[in-house]
Amino acid sequence: MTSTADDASLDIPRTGSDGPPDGDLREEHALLAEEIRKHRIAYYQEAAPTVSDAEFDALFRRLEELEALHPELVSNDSPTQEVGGEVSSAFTPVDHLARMYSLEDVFSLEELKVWLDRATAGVEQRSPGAGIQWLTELKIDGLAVNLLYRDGELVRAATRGDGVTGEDITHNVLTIASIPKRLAGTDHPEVVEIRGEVFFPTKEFGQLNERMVAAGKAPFANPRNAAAGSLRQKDPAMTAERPLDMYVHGIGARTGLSAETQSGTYELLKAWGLPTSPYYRVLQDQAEVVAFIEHYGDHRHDLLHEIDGIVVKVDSFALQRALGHTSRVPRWSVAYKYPPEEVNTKLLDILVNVGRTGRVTPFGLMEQVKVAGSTVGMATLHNQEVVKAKGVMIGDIVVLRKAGDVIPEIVGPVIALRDQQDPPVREFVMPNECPSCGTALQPAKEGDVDIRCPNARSCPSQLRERVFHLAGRGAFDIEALGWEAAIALTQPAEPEVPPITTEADIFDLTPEKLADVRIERDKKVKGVVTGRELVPYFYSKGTAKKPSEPSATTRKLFTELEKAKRQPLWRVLVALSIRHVGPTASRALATAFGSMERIRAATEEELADVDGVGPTIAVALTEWFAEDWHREIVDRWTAAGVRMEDEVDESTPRTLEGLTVVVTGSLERYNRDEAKEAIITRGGKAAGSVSKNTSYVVAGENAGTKLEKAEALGVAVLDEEGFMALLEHGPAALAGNADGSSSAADPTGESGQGSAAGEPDPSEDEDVAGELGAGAGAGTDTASAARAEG
Ligand SMILES: NC(=O)c1ccc[n+]([C@@H]2O[C@H](COP(=O)([O-])OP(=O)(O)OC[C@H]3O[C@@H](n4cnc5c(N)ncnc54)[C@H](O)[C@@H]3O)[C@@H](O)[C@H]2O)c1
Ligand SMILES: [Zn+2]
Repeated sequence: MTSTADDASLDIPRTGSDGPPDGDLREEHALLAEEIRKHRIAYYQEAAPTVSDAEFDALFRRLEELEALHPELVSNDSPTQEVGGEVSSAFTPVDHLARMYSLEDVFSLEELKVWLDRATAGVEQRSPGAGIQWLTELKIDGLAVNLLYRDGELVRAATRGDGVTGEDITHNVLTIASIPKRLAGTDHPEVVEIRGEVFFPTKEFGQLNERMVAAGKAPFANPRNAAAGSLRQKDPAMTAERPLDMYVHGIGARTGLSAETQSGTYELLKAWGLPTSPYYRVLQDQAEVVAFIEHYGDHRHDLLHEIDGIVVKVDSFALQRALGHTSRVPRWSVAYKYPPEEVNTKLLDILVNVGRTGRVTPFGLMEQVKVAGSTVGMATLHNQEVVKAKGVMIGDIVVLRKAGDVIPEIVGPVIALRDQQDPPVREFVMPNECPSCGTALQPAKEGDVDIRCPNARSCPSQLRERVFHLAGRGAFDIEALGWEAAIALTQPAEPEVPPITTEADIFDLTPEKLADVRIERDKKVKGVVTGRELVPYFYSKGTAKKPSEPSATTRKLFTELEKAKRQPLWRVLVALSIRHVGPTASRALATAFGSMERIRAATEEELADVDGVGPTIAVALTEWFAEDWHREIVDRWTAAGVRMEDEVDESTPRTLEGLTVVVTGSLERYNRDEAKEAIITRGGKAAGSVSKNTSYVVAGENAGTKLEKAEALGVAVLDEEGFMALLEHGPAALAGNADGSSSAADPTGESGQGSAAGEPDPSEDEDVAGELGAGAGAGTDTASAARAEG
């Protein structure tokens, strides 16, 4: 960071000054200072900033730069000379005994190194040979408070304010459970000011905003604002309802305190019952400091609270005193800021997408911005309830968050800017009709949050998503069939009737059928977009000399389609886009039944009984096969040569033909999958739950309720020896002593493995990805069903 004017004592040569500032620079400086003051008021007083921290920081740096080049511009009331934080008239002003400071920021490891070297040189100059120990801490994204204890009694709490005068928030702070009203132990200083950061735990933040919106109030943009808003309530009862917490990170005025280091002080404060952070370290050199920064850069979101950086402090109080302060920041401490994860951008529109199973998902279309290393222009809003809960309107400036590799999220609107938007903001209304096919939308069943386009068969949007899905890595794995090709196959600009109107068509495609497919693309002349044009998609453009022919990708597409026909059964099942039926359930089905024909012929009960399938998926399967056009897909794929059964090893004797076997508890020689495999390859059925139709229950160590049920129903129970005999010779080998094995079972033990049986994977429901969708709801049903089964 560029140095402030006050830094002159650190002997930094100023470079680049180009003479006295001209009028333009003076004006830029004045406008910038004014703007920064305005943002500080919105941020500190109203807990409702209108620009992102990153934008604010950029303005602040620009001001510092101007002042570094033209020190004449620096006045006492410049924002660079003040701790930003006005005192609101809503609170009683109180003076801190010792001043509170802000922190100097650095935004890269290079800048940090410059700072560390400078501080080291500063120490060397004043205390030669002293050496520095670095105290590193998380920079908690909350708000600073100053706690005044007299003889161990909390007598006052205040916000930082402008560093000299803060706001009296004693009553509110008294509602925070982790802050002691009386310090533990004895021998407390007569007076001590303890500084810390009050924060809003990340986990509770989403729920708070939902409550705010439901109560017709503006949601907070982030946990930091939520902490500030909650703590600066006029009614302490309101504060008491918020789950605020605090960590201490400093000390102000004190009488008779023995510690000589900041870290030693933390230990003392901890012994007094004050909340100290578990994360601080005392480090010996710069490399360790950098490693600490990198570590928490990777674990930024595994913490109780948000952080926006790392604070590095000189641990020794003597050296801290030697380095001193500027009017705004200590010279013995610096804040390294991580790259911003939140930016503000305009929400241009809210559109809806119709997914693979017809689910209608609203998503925000935004002015593109760079955040956390990528350019973002769209973010899902999941469903209309989420749009409502977030309180966003079309045309709002919104806070967009992208944490690392996580998908971008619209956090909420910047309410303060709402009135200024042109055109005026408007509410999002969920369409009644499918934007792709015009069919009336409806919930799959009453009370569902999600609404769907029921026109599964010919809704172009759903077909496109299914075609894209069937080509995916987890299904047929047709690399040449990506997103654009899926559009070209199902919704080309020409011809009017697309090459594919149902996925049943896919294996009947021929290169000839793709010759006329054209899509619309930007027309570019010398790299400049001059309009739109129609271009062939699957064929080369062609000239009189060199006629149009299938492109290399198109030829690859047909090679891959041929290969796809030989994929194992489970992949074919995934490719069918049956709700809840993803790779896990598909593998279980393929193993249990071996062929599409047998899966199709199975009853709902038989399907549900398969370990790894369960009732929800069974219903989805039978409902799927009940549709004519679905069966037609299977039939036409079969006719086209898609392999619909897995090869069976004929060498294994089919000793278990007609038997249903349930394995429970853990066996020594087989894991769960191997046991199942052994049953199925011998012609038996491996079921997940015990019923009167069960032929045998194999009970291993810690068998639980399934064993009890078997005993209650009088089903024959085998131990591992018995199981092996059964596999080898069939039921004849066991005649007479089928139940002689309960010794292997521990009736008091809980079954360690039954619970996952039949739980649908919510990710199989196209676009659900872990939210309140129908898939997740169904998952809960099945989970409890599975528990009941033991
Ligand atoms: N968006 C806006 O409009 C707007 C306006 C003003 C300020 N801001 C943001 O506020 C910040 C600047 O404000 P600032 O002056 O509070 O400076 P700062 O947040 O950069 O650093 C100083 C503060 O860090 C806090 N802190 C957290 N953990 C700490 C620790 N372990 N040790 C010491 N201190 C710790 C203290 O409260 C201290 O006062 C910037 O992030 C800026 O982007 C934003
Ligand atoms: Zn539709």
